[in-house]
Amino acid sequence: MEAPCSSPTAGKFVVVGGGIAGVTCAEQLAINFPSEDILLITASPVIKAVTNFKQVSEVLEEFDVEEQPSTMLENRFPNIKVMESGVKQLKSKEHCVLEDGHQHIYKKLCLCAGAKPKLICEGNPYVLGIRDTDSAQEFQKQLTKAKRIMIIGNGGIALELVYEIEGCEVIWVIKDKAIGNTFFDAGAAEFLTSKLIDEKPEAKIAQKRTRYTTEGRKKEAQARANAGNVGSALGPDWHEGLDLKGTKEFSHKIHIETMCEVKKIYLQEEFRISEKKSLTFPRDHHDQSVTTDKEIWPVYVELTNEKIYGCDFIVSATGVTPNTEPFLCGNNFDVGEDGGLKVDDHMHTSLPDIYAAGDICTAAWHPSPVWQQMRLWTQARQMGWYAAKCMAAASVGESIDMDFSFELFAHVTKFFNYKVVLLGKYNAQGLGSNHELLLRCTKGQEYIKAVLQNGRMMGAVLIGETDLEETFENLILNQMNLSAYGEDLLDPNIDIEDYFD
Ligand SMILES: Cc1cc2nc3c(=O)[nH]c(=O)nc-3n(C[C@H](O)[C@H](O)[C@H](O)COP(=O)(O)OP(=O)(O)OC[C@H]3O[C@@H](n4cnc5c(N)ncnc54)[C@H](O)[C@@H]3O)c2cc1C
Ligand SMILES: NC(=O)C1=CN([C@@H]2O[C@H](COP(=O)(O)OP(=O)(O)OC[C@H]3O[C@@H](n4cnc5c(N)ncnc54)[C@H](O)[C@@H]3O)[C@@H](O)[C@H]2O)C=CC1
Repeated sequence: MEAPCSSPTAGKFVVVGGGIAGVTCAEQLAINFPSEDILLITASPVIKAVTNFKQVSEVLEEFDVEEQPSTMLENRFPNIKVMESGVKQLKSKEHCVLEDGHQHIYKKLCLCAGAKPKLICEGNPYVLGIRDTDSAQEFQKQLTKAKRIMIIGNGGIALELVYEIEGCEVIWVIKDKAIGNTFFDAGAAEFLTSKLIDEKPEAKIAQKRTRYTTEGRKKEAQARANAGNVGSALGPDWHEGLDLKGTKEFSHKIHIETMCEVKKIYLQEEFRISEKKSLTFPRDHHDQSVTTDKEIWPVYVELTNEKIYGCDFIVSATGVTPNTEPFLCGNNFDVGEDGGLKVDDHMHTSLPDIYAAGDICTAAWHPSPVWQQMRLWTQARQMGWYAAKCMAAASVGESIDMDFSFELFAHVTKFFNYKVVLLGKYNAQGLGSNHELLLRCTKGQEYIKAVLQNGRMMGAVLIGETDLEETFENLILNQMNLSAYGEDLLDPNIDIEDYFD
C-alpha cells in the first residue's frame, strides 16, 4: 500500500518533465530562488538543454538544442536535483506527486510531460510514430530494409520526412488538397512541391536555424528509459544525424494521394484471404520501376478513395496528444478539446498551485489577435520560462504581466531546404473571408505572402532568404494602416525597410 502524502507545508518547487519546457522552467526557478532546492522529475535518461540562444528580432528566436545527461544540468545549477523516474500519480489535494515508491510534496508544481504521437492505429507493429530518439532510431532501422513506406499526415513530421527520405518509394497520404496544411496554403505548397520532383538532392544551404544535437549525450545517459516511459520530443534538425535511406539508390520517389484517409490496414495474410488487389507504385514513363507488380508486402493499406497499396511499414505523422494520463486520475483538471491541461494567462491550471507548460498544456486565455498555440520547440521554451516567472511571483504574493513572446506568433524553421518564417495569422486562421493576401513568388527562390485585414498586416509566410522578417514583424506588431501602399508592399524594387523608417 502507498504511503499517504504528508502535509504540504515543507514542499518545494517540483517540475515534471525533462524536455525543453521542464528544463527551462527548472532553470529559471533555480535562478530566481538560488537558496531553494528545485526538484526535476523526468522519465527520460537525458534532459534537453537550450544552448546558443539568440534573440533574432523582438519575437523571433534561434537556439540549438542539446540532449545532455542530467548531471550537466545539476552541475550548472547546484540547487536543481534531477530524478530519473516517471510520475505515476498526482494527489493535488495533498500537494503530492508519486513516482516509483517515493512521494514528493510540492508547494508549487509545473507539469511539463510533453505529448505523444496520436497514431492512426494503436498496437499495430507496422504503424510507427516518431517522437523521441528511440522512436526515430527504430524508424531508421526499419527504413534500411524498406522498399516502400507509406506516410500518413500532412504536418511538420511528414513534410520533413518526404524530403529527407531517399532510396525508398514513399506513398504520402494526406486529407487535404495540398501538402503541408498545418504550415502552408495551396500557393506555398505548390512552390515547395517542385522541390520534391528534383531527382538530385542539392547541397544543403548553410542556413542557421534551431539545431538539434546529441553531442553532449554521454554513453551512460543513453541507457534506455524504462519500458513504458516516454522520452523528450525530438526537435529541429532531428533527422540530420540519421541516415534516412531505404534499400535503393535514388533520391525522391514520392506519390501523393490527396483528400483521403486510411480506411483499413491489412496484415499480409489477412490481405491474401481478402482477395483484394493492390496497386503498383504510380510512375511516369521514364521512371525505372523499383518494385514489381508481384511484390508481397508485410502490410496493405486501403484508403478512403478505395485505392490499396502494400508497403513495408506505415509512419503515422498525425499530430500529438498531451501526456496527461498520470495526472488526471482523482484530479479535476479542466482539459481542452485537444486533451491538454488548460492553463490561464499565468500558465496556471485549474487546480491550486499546479502550473503546466509546453506540449502538455492548452492555452485557454484570451490570446493576442496574432498569436496562436502550436506545439513547437519555441513555445515550449517560452512557456517553461514564463511559467517559472509566474510561479516565482505567486509564491511571494505578486503577479506579473504576460510575457511579450505571446504577443505575436513567430516560428522559424526549414522545410525542403528553404528557410521558412511564419508570423501571426500566417494562414489567415480565424480571419474569415474578410482579409486579403499579397503574394510574391519567384520559382525556386522565394515565396512571400502577407495577410492583411482592414489594411493592417495580420500575418505572413516568408519562404527563402527574403530578409523581410523583421520589417513584417514590426508591421504586424504596430498594426500600422498599410492601405495606401497597396501592392508596393511586396514590390522587389522598393526597399521596404526605408519605406517605413
Ligand atoms: C520529430 C519531431 C520534430 C520536431 N521538429 C520541430 C521543429 O523543427 N521546430 C519546433 O519548434 N518544434 C519541433 N517539434 C516539436 C517540439 O519538439 C516540441 O513541441 C517540444 O519539444 C515540446 O517540449 P516539451 O518540453 O513540452 O515536451 P517533451 O520534449 O515531450 O518533454 C516531455 C518530458 O516529460 C517527460 N515525461 C513524460 N511523462 C512523464 C512522467 N509521467 N513523469 C516524468 N516525466 C515524464 C519525458 O520523458 C520528457 O522528458 C518536433 C517534434 C517532433 C516529434
Ligand atoms: N519544423 C517544424 O516546425 C516541425 C514541427 N513539428 C511539430 O511536432 C509535432 C508533431 O508533428 P506532426 O505529427 O507532423 O503533427 P502536426 O500537428 O504538424 O500535423 C498533423 C497532421 O496529421 C493530419 N492528420 C491528423 N489526423 C489524421 C488522420 N487520422 N489521417 C490522416 N491525417 C491526419 C493533420 O491534418 C495534420 O496535417 C507538431 O506539434 C509539429 O508542429 C514536427 C516536425 C517539424
